[in-house]
Amino acid sequence: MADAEPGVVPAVEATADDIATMEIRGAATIADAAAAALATQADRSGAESPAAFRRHLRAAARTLYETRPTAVSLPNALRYVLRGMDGETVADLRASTIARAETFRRDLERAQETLGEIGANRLRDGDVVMTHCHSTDALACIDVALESGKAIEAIVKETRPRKQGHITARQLREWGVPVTVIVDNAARRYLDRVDHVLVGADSIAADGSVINKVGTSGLAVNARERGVPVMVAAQTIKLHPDTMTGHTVEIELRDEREVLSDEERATIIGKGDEDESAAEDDGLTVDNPAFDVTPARYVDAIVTERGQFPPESIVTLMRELFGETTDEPWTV
Ligand SMILES: O=P(O)(O)OC[C@H]1O[C@H](OP(=O)(O)O)[C@H](O)[C@@H]1O
Repeated sequence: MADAEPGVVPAVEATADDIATMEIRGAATIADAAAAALATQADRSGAESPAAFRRHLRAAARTLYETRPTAVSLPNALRYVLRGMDGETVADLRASTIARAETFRRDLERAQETLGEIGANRLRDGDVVMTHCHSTDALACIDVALESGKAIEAIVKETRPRKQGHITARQLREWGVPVTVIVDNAARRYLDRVDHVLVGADSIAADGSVINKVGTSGLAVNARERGVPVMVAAQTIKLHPDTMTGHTVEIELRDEREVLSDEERATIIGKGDEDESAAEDDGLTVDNPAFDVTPARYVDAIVTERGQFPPESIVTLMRELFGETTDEPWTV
């Protein structure tokens, strides 16, 4: 983690650490935590002038922003809250920022509920869904379907390396859904039994491509080959405004030890991990991209709180919601 920025309260640093280490994870949950952290910064700020207050809020936003690069819900949340920071006095700035963060968090929750109602319409009684990773937006669709009396079964991909599929399986079992957990490599074999692939998104690009947990693109290609529709549940906070002006979405590369422990690495290269020469270049590289890009042509529908969209038309909604401005969150 980078050095603390002046004026940033410890609670914001702690939230940033939790996001970076994935104690707090999932694009919507990260956005919610970031907005809450900005409210805490506003509440506890020791700034004595409006200029210092604004400076410290922006520094807090930068600290949160620098944690993980792929889920656009994070900068979108920061930008939204900072745009509401308004007033001539520290007291007014504090109140307006806190109120804006509260509005954001409430809207986020409502958006997920609405999205769930829309997504549930795609699910029929008796359907089997295949999930990848853990997405609260995707689960919201199943939740509403269950509430309306539909029976749903789930085939849950484990999702290496961090196995967020376990979180999905736990939630679904809590709701009484019959769950079959499979290793990621088994997905194609099980697609014959599946009515929908249902995943979330960390970012949606202007061309309708979906940036989600690594493995989503292979799953979508296989699903297309098997004729299984792919449904992406993503609130509009996942729409990536920079992609309207040609920017690409940065794919996070995480620590290689999520894939290979030091002991496993030592076993592969045939050295004890206490061996000093193990620190030298041993010719073994481990890559650990956290996300991949699924082209729009493999996605059947993007379900948002504003309705269901064919991926190719998502840019229309993006323009309506974001205009063409794509500044860094703290330059607003
Ligand atoms: O916003 P919700 O739908 O909860 O999650 C969206 C996405 O965030 C997660 O990323 P990570 O586990 O934080 O790397 C997954 O890729 C998931 O599909």
